[in-house]
Amino acid sequence: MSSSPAHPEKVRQLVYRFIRPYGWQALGALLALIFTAGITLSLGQGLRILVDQGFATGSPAMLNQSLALFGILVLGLAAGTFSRFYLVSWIGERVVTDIRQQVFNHLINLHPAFFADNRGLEIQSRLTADTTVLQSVLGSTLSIALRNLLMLIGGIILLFVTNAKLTAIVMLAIPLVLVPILFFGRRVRRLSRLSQDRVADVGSYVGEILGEIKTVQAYNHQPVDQQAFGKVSEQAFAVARQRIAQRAWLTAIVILLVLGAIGIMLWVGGMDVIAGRISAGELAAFVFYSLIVGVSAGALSEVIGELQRAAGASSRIIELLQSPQAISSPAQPTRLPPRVDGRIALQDITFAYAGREQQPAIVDVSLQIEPGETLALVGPSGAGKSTLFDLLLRFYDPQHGSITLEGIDLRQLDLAALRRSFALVAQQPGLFHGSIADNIRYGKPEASDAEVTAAAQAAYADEFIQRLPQGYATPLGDGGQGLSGGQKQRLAIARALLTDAPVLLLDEATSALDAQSENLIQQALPKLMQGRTTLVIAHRLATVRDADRIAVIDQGRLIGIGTHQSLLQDNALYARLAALQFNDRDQHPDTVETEHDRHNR
Ligand SMILES: Nc1ncnc2c1ncn2[C@@H]1O[C@H](COP(=O)(O)OP(=O)(O)OP(=O)(O)O)[C@@H](O)[C@H]1O
Repeated sequence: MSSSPAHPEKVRQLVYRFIRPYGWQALGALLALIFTAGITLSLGQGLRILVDQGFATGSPAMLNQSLALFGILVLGLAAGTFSRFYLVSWIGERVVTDIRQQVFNHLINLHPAFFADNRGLEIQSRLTADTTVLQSVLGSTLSIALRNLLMLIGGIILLFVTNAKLTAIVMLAIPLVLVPILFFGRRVRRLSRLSQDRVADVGSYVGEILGEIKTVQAYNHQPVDQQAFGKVSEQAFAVARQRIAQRAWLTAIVILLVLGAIGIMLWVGGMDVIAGRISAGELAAFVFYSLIVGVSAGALSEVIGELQRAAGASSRIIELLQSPQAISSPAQPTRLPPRVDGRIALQDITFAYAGREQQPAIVDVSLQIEPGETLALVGPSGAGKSTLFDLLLRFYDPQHGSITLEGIDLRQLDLAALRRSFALVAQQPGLFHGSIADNIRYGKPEASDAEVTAAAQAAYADEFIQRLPQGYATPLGDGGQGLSGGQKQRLAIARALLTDAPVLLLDEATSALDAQSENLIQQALPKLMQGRTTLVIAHRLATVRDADRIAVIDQGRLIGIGTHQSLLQDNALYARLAALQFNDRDQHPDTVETEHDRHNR
């Protein structure tokens, strides 16, 4: 993704789009802001009256009256400040929560290729770190900025009212102040964006290392990682340092200019009081206002840097929100028949991954799969078998040709309806943090406990689950940590059984499961395949032999289709694969005593 700062117009659109639903709260916050600014500014008039009439006339009654008025104003100020703070912070938190949710909703539906181009962990940082920046800005900085802006404008107006001549001096200083704000502000924004990028680098680095901590430690890779991490975080620091240096300059210059102007003005005003041209109360009020103007200008210059930082963060969020959906449901989807039998046809499919256009992963594949049929896909590693599954689930669209389900092109179907027709058992079981029962229920959250247990029993998983200390409630770590490879596979099968989809996509695990688990899985499969159309990427002879037909894939091409016997005879690649790849022990599955057998004995 590019590092160009966001167009301010886009940032404004983003803020507007998300604040609009909370118009009443925003109006309330604005009124509270105006109210409190009004009171603060009127304190200056109170001060003038107090000095000129209370002190100057020496009347205690007048002093009492003035103080009573002051008390009321202060009470109003407290109440107004409460509402302002509460409402503005509320809007900030609310809007950021909405933005997070929308970004997440958008991301979770994006086509998988998007995540191949953009690092998942980097995106994660945008969702957390960037929205946190926005949160602090919208929740407090924006309120500070608005309050100070109002005070600045109100203060200047009252300065004019109090004494126009002195105010002219303040006005002269304003363009002087604006120049550095504009100059440094732009730099701060660019650096903020860079800084957030670097912070994201740090986040993704840690995420990746922690995800593979065993590999890191097994290869004693820690010193290398420590050094590399040091480099990444030092880069983040270097950019942050540049950013704060710019902000420090900005703040210092503005304070110097503003307070300098106030100093000059005080001198001129002092001369006027000495000469009797204005009253002491007037000068007191004037000083009060000029301090307000000075302090607000200083505060503004400081928070403008912060606002620029938010603009940097927003630009990264906007990019995410605007990343186009390459795969989505059509506007008018064709409905699938009420009963999907799993009739699938691939017609002249050619597909290449982005950036590998010269080497298509699937070339000219045509294939008919009949309802209820079990079709095994075999072929060497990298032949394109998993890619075929991805095309069926419409994670990608082929560049050429069409795939139909029940005679309807996949691109015409509602995505959710299409994917409901498939149950996927991937090579990596794809489990999540949560209980075992949650993981089995994944595709059918409303399933009853009895259904979960039945699915687990059919997948030969019930027995090991029952033996765990907390049974079905046993919590699993990230990615299903806490189970063996074979146990994870059986959970994945139970999950697929429970969703009860008409088409089963099964990618057999190639990892060396021990003979027992493999056998249990082998026993669970027929139940899974029963009455469904099944496509199985087969690595075991038993699966291959049980299949109705076998499709041999090599370098993305379909080079043979038939039964085990026929292919053994007339497909050289298949004969070679059969000799090499399919494990011998698969030929005698019945000789291995399974966990289940032992239990039943
Ligand atoms: N996300 C991707 N981006 C680019 N190329 C990819 C991607 N995924 C797979 N490929 C390439 O596409 C080809 C087919 O891969 P695929 O995963 O479908 O093979 P496979 O037959 O399932 O292999 P295996 O049996 O080893 O899992 C390979 O050459 C692979 O390098």
